[in-house]
Amino acid sequence: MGMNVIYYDVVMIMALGNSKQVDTLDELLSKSDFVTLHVPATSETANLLSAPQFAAMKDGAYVINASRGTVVDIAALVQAMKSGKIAGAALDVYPNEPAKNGENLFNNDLNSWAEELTSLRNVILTPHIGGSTEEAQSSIGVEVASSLTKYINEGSSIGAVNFPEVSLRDLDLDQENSVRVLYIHQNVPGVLKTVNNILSNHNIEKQFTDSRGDVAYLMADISQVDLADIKSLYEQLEQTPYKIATRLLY
Ligand SMILES: NC(=O)c1ccc[n+]([C@@H]2O[C@H](COP(=O)([O-])OP(=O)(O)OC[C@H]3O[C@@H](n4cnc5c(N)ncnc54)[C@H](O)[C@@H]3O)[C@@H](O)[C@H]2O)c1
Ligand SMILES: O=C(O)CC[C@@H](O)C(=O)O
Repeated sequence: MGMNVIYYDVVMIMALGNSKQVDTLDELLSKSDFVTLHVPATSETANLLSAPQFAAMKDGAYVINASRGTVVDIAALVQAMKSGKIAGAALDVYPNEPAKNGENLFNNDLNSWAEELTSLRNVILTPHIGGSTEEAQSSIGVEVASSLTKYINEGSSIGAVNFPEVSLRDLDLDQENSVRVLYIHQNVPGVLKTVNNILSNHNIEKQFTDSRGDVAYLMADISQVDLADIKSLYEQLEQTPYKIATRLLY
């Protein structure tokens, strides 16, 4: 399209083509004619673009958001478009989206600024269809299937949005007498002491634990485990008062 592409991310991302990463969001905003958003909905990205960011953008710049509805403060965007600071916007996602098809569901009861937004002449609004391309659906299918396979075969929960994200480097099932312990438990004090006491007759090669709200997830690779010990290990973990689910991979 003949554009120069710059991008900002909280982590260093390898550049594609001749695009360039910039150090700050402000730098990106001050240099861009079109600003597009590709971040998840988190507490850090809520209203990532709001009145101060629109003020920091070039006069007559455009905003495109097909990521998540909470990332743009749409009331502030409406004001920035009315003043002419922002020349136009294309939005695919909204803080509250209609739960079904039908007329007049996108109204002020759903989002207080809905009628003001839809009355503007310089917006393109689409109903959360950004992912409805063959390529995106294919990638989503591969990503979901790989995530589930990794969880089932290795215990890795990386990418989960409602569960602690835990992973350990590859499981070496060729190594004899090794077991991977996967233990989902209540997020309360004293669990690691109890679990490590159960594991302590073996060699703990590596271990990782994380929590999300009330739930925590521990992964540990232990070696020097006789096959005959596995049932007892499983039963001891299952009998702990904090247990939600236990799996042993071997
Ligand atoms: N409209 C749709 O139909 C549709 C379809 C697919 C995906 N999405 C959404 O689009 C968004 C992006 O998707 P993706 O596949 O590119 O995600 P991704 O996980 O590949 O990339 C997200 C990037 O955002 C970065 N990031 C996180 N917090 C940040 C912050 N505070 N500031 C700057 N960068 C930050 C991450 O480091 C990561 O590189 C997601 O929210 C996704 O759910 C929408
Ligand atoms: O459309 C889909 O199937 C995937 C969902 C995607 O649009 C998203 O918003 O994350």
